[in-house]
Amino acid sequence: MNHFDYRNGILHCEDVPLTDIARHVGTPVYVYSRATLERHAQVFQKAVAQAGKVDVAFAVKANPNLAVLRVLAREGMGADVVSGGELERALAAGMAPERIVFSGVGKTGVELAQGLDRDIGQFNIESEEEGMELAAIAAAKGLVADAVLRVNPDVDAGTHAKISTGKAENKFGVPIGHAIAIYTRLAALPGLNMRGVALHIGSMLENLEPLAAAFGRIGTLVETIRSGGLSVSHVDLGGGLGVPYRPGENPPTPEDYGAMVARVTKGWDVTLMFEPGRVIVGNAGVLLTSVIRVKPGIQHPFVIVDAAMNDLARPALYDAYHHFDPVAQTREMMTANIVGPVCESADTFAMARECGAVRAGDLAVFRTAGAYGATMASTYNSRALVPEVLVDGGRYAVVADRIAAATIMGAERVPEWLMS
Ligand SMILES: Cc1ncc(COP(=O)(O)O)c(C=O)c1O
Ligand SMILES: N[C@@H](CCCC[NH3+])C(=O)O
Repeated sequence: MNHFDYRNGILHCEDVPLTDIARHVGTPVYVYSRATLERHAQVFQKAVAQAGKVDVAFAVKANPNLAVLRVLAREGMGADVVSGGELERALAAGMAPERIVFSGVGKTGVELAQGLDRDIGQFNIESEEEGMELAAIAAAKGLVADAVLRVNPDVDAGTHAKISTGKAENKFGVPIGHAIAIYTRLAALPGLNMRGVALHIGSMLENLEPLAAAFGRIGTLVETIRSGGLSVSHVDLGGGLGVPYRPGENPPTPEDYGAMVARVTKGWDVTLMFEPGRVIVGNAGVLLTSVIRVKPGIQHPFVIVDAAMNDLARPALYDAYHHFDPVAQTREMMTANIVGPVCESADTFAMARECGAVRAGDLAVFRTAGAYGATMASTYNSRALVPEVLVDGGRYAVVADRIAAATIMGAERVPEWLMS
C-alpha cells in the first residue's frame, strides 16, 4: 500500500493533494505520511519479533521531528539517540526514558551526566575511556549505569564508504579482538552494569550477508565473554536495513531481515535490541518542490527547482538517487539535469534523468526523503530552513515551521567596535 499515489491525475499524500500543501505552506517542504510511519513501525517490530525477546529503538538521527517521534512512540518504539539534543527530543515526544539507548562515538561528560540524570535505559559505550568516564560520573552520583560495549566487527557492509561503520578503519566501537579485555575491565567498575554488546556496521545495506557475518562474530564473542564468568543479557544489533530508492529496486524486506536474525541468534538467550532508522521513515516522506524555470543546456535542459542541497543533502554528499516525479501526472517524458539554485555544482539532484516532463511553475517531488532529509538541512546561501508537514488521512499539520533567512540573521550580531 503506497500512501503517496496519484488520484485524478494529482499526486496525493494519503487523502491530501500535494497541490493543497504547496498552496498553503509553500515550497520546498517535506511531507510525511502518518499511515506509512505507523505501518513501517508495525511491520518492523513484527518482523524482528520472530527472533524472540526484542526491543526496538528508532534511530532518531534519521528523522528527529517531534511529531514523527510522537507517532513512533505511540507505536511502541523506543529511541536510539546520539546527542543530548536528541535525548531531549525523544523525551519531549513521550518516549519512556527506560526505552532510550544512548549511542555515539563522542558523548561528552555533560551528555553522559545528562543521560544518567534522565535515567535512560542503556548507554552504548564506544571505548574503554568512555566507559571509565561514565563509571566515574555514575559512581559520583551514587548510580549504576546499564551499559553495553559497542564492538567493531571489521566487516565490510558493502555500502557507500561515507556511511559504512563496521570496518576496522572506521571510528566506531572497539576492535573485536580487544573486546573481551575491555569488557572485563569495565565490568569490574562499580558505576557500571555491563550487560552486553552492540554493533552497527553501516547504513543502507542492500545485502543481508555482511550483517549475518557480523552477527555471527558477535555470537562467538558472547560465548567467550560468558565462558569468562561474565554475564550477557542484551545484544544490540543496530540498524542499517536499506530501502528501495529506485523503482523496481528490491532490498531485503524487514521479514527477510527478521528471519535471518532469528536464524543467526538462535540459542543466544538475550534480549535483542534494534536501532532502525531509514527503513522506518525513508519511504514515509517526500520533498515537495516547485520548478523555478527550465533552462536549455548543451546536452539536456536544466530543470531548476526551488529545493536545493541545503534542503536535501544526500545527492550532493553520497551521489544518492531520489526519484523525481511531477505532482500533475503526465505521459510526456523528458531527459533533464535536475538542479537546485545553490551556487555549487554539487547542488545537483540528478544528471540526464528521464522523468515526467515539467515546466516553470510546476510542482514535483523527490521521493524517499523521509530519512536523513530535513534533519541534515542547513541554511547555506542564506536560504530559509525547510519546513515539515505531517499528513493524517484528509488532514495535515505543519510540524516544523519554515525559518526565514531574516530570522536566522536576527540571531547574529555585529559588535559595536565594528560599527564606526
Ligand atoms: C549506531 C547507529 N544505530 C542506528 C543507525 C540507523 O541506521 P539506519 O538508518 O541505516 O537504520 C545508525 C546510522 O547508521 C547508527 O550509527
Ligand atoms: N546520512 C546518511 C546515513 C547516515 C547514517 C548514520 N549512522 C544517509 O543519508 O544516507
